[in-house]
Amino acid sequence: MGALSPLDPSSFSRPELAIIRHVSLLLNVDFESKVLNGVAVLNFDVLEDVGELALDISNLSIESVELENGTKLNFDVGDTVPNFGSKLTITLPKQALVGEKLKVRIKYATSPTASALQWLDPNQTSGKKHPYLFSQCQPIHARSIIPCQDSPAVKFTYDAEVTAPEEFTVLMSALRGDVRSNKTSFRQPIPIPSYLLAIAVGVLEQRSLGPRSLVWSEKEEIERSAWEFAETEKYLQAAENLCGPYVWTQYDLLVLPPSFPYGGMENPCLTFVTPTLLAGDRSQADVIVHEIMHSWTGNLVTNKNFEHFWLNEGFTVFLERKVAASLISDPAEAKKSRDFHSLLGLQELSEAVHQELGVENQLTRLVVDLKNCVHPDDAFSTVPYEKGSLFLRYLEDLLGGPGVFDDFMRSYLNQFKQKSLDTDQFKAYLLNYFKDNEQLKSVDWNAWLYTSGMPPVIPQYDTSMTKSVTSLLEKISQSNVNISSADVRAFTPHQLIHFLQELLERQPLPLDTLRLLGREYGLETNTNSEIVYRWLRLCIRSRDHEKLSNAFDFVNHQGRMKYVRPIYRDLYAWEEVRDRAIDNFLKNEQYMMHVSAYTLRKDLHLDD
Ligand SMILES: CC/C=C\C/C=C\C[C@@H](O)/C=C/C=C/C=C\[C@@H](O)CCCC(=O)O
Ligand SMILES: [Zn+2]
Repeated sequence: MGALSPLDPSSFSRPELAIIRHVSLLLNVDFESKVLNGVAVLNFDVLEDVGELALDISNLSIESVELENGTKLNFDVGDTVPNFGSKLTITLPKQALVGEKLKVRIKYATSPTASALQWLDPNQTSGKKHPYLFSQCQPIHARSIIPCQDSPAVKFTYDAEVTAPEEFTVLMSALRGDVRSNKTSFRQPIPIPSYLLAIAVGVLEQRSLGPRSLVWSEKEEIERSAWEFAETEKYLQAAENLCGPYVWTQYDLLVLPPSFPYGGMENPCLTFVTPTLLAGDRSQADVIVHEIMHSWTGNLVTNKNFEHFWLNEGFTVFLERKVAASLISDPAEAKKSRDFHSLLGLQELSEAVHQELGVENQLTRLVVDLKNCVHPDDAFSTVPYEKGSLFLRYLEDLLGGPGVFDDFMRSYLNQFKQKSLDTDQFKAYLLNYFKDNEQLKSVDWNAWLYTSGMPPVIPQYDTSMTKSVTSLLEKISQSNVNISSADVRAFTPHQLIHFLQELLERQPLPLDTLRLLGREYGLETNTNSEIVYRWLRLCIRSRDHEKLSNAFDFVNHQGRMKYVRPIYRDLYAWEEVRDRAIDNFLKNEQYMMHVSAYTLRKDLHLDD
């Protein structure tokens, strides 16, 4: 894959020689040709004497490269490495010396198939009248919208001016400034990694959620969105109580069209979320708390490369559960709730390790190996989230409990804010912080960080909130039982989710039992996407032909990969319907974002 960065196996760039500190961006949004025309001025600090600069690009047409004074620079676009893009090598007129500052101006255009962008036709939007554009740069797709050092080891501030047709609103992962004659200006004064660059352009409305928050969406979703996320300020304050001040000034939410591939993406100042969160009961607020916590872990304290992704996600899940529990006033109930959500996470981890990846798979390690062209999108799973947060919970229990560990967390956040780090740096910091704590000697670091499979220790979680679910599971495993709606009347949506997730770990239910459950427990008519997706998987596993059209409708009407991928994998495993699943995918692939089509092709073995 050409000369790679010693800091990052997924980047061609060499930030240890000269590093980008600030980017000034001019973009023109051309919906007709599905292209962004751009000028990027990259401000480098030279760290070692260098004669050339190496950047990441993917599918960009580079028109010209010049210095600030107008001196034209020679450049070379290296061979394309599939899914990683190419190295853009820029030759400097003379050696730049350590300590110098360089400004390089690059004029370029994106491709209509840029992997970070989805250009939606009007019929793919709620309003059906106007096109829509949105981005998803994590993990390494920023290189398809801007030439950059596309590695989280590099952090830069940015300003931008974006031109778009008049009726459109432009949003970015930054503070929004003036809107004047079709141009919107932005500034992000806190250094961010390239994967947090984000843009969305659509005909949008806004509602206030609080003193520092707006929610944005198309007009059709705006009232439901404002209701669902009305408690955002409360979550922000609870997060600040644990982690310290929120430094990004504004915390807005953008509810995207249904093809958005993730539950949420923590773009600074503007979290992107899927409309599948609009459950109508605020039961998916944990996703918003999760994205808020990224304002500290991930966005301020960042993994150095994606081999250490657990430092972003494990910490974020760990903090998310603490903050969500802190919103419950009774401490005993708060602890029960935190442990209940940890048990739900453990269930998902077990499914990923035992059913999806396999216990020997190196991608089930906390620190994974992405060398030799392992694409981070192929490495993505719930493991860094759940094994990571479980490791932190283990350390918290071992080292003295929340009182002690919360102080450590704040100290860690303060030490590494605005920096990028790897697992060794985290370990060294923890070892030094707790150097007088004898318990630390018992941590088997190799087992936790570099061994595949389930975690070596599972914490003693409080099971109060899973007891009723366990009893119901026992009941329905017996023959001739009376299944009735009363069984689940007192269940919260998350207890129902826990119940369904447990069923997914077991042998498929006989079809008549399953159908009875569907009717009596209201699963047939439930609209909470976390419940619908598990219910449909159970139907597929019990080979219910009558539910196939519901399953296809569900995957065709929203693109959240957390739901779509397992359903397609289950359909693929059902030999009789495999071809129908593949046909359905091929018909709908054109409406999917790049990462969804890319990963589903692999799940359906279409590129083998
Ligand atoms: C060990 C894993 C190594 C590398 C993976 C790095 C990046 C993965 C890439 O595919 C991007 C992920 C972006 C995730 C964004 C949001 C998630 O938190 C959403 C989680 C699932 C959901 O709720 O829909
Ligand atoms: Zn996350």
